[in-house]
Amino acid sequence: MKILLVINPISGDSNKESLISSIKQRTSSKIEIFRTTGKDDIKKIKNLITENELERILVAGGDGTIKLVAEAMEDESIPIGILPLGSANGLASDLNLPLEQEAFIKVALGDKKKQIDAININDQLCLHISDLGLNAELIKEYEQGTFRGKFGYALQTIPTLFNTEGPYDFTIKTNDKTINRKGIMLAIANSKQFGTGAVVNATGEIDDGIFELLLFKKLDIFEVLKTLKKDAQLSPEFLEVIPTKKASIQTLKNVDFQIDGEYCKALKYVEAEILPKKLSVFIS
Ligand SMILES: Nc1ncnc2c1ncn2[C@@H]1O[C@H](COP(=O)(O)OP(=O)(O)OP(=O)(O)O)[C@@H](O)[C@H]1O
Repeated sequence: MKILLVINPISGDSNKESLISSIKQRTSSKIEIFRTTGKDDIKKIKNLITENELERILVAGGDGTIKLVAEAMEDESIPIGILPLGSANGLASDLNLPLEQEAFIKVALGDKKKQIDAININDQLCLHISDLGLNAELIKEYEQGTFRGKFGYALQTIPTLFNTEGPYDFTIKTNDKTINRKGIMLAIANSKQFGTGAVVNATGEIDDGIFELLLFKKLDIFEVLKTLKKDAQLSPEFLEVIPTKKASIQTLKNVDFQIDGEYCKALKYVEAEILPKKLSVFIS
């Protein structure tokens, strides 16, 4: 049995080559290394999964890289060891994984695993959190900007807040009802927090078979600051939480949209459905 190590060379700000020797020192298993190129990565990872008998896949990158691997796996369930080396590492924060290199390598090569849900959103896989509106606008600007990492992300915040196209009109259908709401952003959350660490869904669990729709009604700096705390109790005037297994969302005009920190093109209609226990990941 081999280990597949998938490295995203551009994620975050870090050089990941020193990882390889650290991992080799900690395991006697043979390691197959794949460096992503940004082109046909899913197909190439899929081939490596088919050609090799794998005990686990280690992923060095951010949420987007974990997603490439999850998509390449289809119905197989090879456990994933997360080496959180993206700019935000939302999934790793949600799983309380350590962010220090030796510590996260130890967890990724360990035995303790957890099965986590994912969400199918317009036939794309969401592992962590997706949204329509303000945060997606921010990610779009960041991806077009020249600065990477958290610094680049922070730099984009101020112009985006001033130029936002919101508020937006959302028609939200869940199993039992249809509601109309106005808001600056609507998140579809499998996790408790955004990649930046903002806790917006404190009672949400990543393995409970449901996801939460989070409707942010207005920009309120006091409430935003509260999200820095793990047990943040947010005001219902700021945030409405709708737990569900399935939903559709219709908007009046095109709204920017992102999944797991990756900008997708603006749209007016989204369908989301929980995929219970979709992935197996190593935890501490
Ligand atoms: N060699 C590469 N060159 C350009 N893009 C790449 C390369 N490898 C992977 N990618 C792209 O990187 C994205 C995934 O990045 P990921 O979310 O893991 O990191 P990140 O945290 O967003 O890091 P950063 O913000 O620095 O990009 C995917 O869109 C993938 O197609």
